Amino acid sequence: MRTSIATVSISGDLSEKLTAIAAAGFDGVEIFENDFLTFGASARDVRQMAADIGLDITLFQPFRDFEGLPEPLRSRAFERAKRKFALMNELGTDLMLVCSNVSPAALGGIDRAAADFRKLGELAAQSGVRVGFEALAWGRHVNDHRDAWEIVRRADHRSVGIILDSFHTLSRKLDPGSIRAIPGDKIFIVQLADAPLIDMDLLYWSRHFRNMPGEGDLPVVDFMRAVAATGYAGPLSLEIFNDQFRGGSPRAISVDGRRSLVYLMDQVRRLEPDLAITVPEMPERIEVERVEFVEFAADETEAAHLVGMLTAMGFILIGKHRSKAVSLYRQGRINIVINTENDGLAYSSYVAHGTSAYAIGLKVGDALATMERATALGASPFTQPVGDGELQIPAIRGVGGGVIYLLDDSPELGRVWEKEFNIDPAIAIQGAGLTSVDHVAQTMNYDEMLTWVLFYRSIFATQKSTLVDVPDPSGLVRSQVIEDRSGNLRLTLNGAENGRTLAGHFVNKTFGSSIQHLAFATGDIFAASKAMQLDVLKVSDTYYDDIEARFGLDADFLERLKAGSIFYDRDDAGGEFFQFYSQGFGEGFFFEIVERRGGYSGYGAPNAPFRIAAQKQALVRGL
Ligand SMILES: O=C(O)c1ccc(O)c(O)c1
Ligand SMILES: [Mg+2]
Repeated sequence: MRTSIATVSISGDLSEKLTAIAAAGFDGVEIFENDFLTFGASARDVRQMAADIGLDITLFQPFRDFEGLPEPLRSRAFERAKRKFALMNELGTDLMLVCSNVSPAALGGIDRAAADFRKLGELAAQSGVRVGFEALAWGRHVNDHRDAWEIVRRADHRSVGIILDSFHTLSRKLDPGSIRAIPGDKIFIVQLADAPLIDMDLLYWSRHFRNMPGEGDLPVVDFMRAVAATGYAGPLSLEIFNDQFRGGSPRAISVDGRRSLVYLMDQVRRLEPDLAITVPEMPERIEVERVEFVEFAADETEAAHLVGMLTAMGFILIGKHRSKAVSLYRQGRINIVINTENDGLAYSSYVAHGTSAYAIGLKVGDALATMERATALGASPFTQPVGDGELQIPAIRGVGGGVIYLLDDSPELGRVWEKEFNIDPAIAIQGAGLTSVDHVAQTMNYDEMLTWVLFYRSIFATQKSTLVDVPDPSGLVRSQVIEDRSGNLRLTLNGAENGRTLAGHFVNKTFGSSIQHLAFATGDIFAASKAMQLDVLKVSDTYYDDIEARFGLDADFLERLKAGSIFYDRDDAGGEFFQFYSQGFGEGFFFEIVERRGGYSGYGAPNAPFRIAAQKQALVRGL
């Protein structure tokens, strides 16, 4: 698999872009003409810059408004092309992208366009270069790859081929299966992009909302299966016009890009086992059995506060680490680890972010296989020195520099608690009926959300749901659920766009992204509420009036909800959801207790604005 990315996909000047692209492991780069022109260096210098860091220039683009023009525009277009071919010779690339004409002057007609391309092929051949024709989804006469292919076929010139771009095909819901009819050697390059499903003008959607394959909603896998079936063996090139990416970190976006291509081709290889697809072998996406633990880094004082909250929720200290200042609290299948070491990642995480849930432990079928998949997808392994009798638990870096530990039932990892902790077998946990971690909510800057969507989706067998807008009094927060089919792993990613929202405040004050809340499941919310001594978030009477009106609740039931400050939601199938919250801790961390009944699979989104408003009021009052 040879990979490439268009310079337009990331931010920086041309030199910064090339450096980031090479560092992320791409083999090549598409030079967007504008990036070249505005950089100001000569074509020869750019050629040298790319060569010095091992990048091929796979494509020069775009050449606009060419086919089907009347004279004198037609002759002008050929003159323009000749100039660009000379430039390409200097740049050291042999392929130019010609995108379909959008000019009102264009005349249309397949044979007219084919004749233009045959002549362009002649000129290209004289300069030792090739041209590829791409149908823009909004092209005036040519806006479908099948028409572009017919033109290329009729042009019948070895220097003229087609360029396929997943966005143009999939945004118009064209059947990607039609690509299978194109001979692979006539496909000169393949451009890949995904996008969120938004109903809007095609050009605007394309220029601002594209994202990496796997980050959006388009069937890019089907598209790529069809391309692979043609025998196409050229580079897979990302071309992502995205406002956030243009302003983001070129390195981080490039790394996401590489990951997206590896993940894409891993999926294609599994679906098309007979095709020769060179992507690293790796285990399938990993099924998670449960969130086995969550680990907090804290100092002694804040740990005491945290322990107070845990105790109020019915957690019990069941063991101390054999050699470290680390305690284990448990209830049901929930393990909470509190780390007050003055050393290691927990400590540096505490110093950088304050008290935070910096690590989670996931129970999987095979921790080493998970490591293999994660690292094949470019995740960073995490290790730190371990003491005598301690286990080196396989781990990768996650959101905000936090850690995801991986546990399984292997002889060592399966006994991690007993091995590392002095656990008092006599302790009986009565608890308040909490059974497991329902979900983990991670808060981040909005710009980071796609990175983590791709990270989780590519490594673990999870799906993303549609993005939900959650209104905070100070701005919108975008919430994205990542979950597996069985509900064993549920993550909510919350993206803050400004520092005044509750989520934004948390990100700013804790210096980066991390877990902002943990939700624990119970089978009986009313019993849990009674059994706990937790200081809960108070809910306003207007909320209860509203849900009474919405759902027609009986007075008795409503009183019980009120008594526990419990939020309520119901889905169309009659599934029910109950949730209540702790008061905030530190800069806005909190716990949530939930009960799901009758297959309710949401997260109480209609309640979120009420919850946020109450939390903000509590924050202002200094509670
Ligand atoms: O938006 C455009 O104009 C444009 C240009 C070149 C491309 O390859 C493309 O897919 C879109
Ligand atoms: Mg394109």
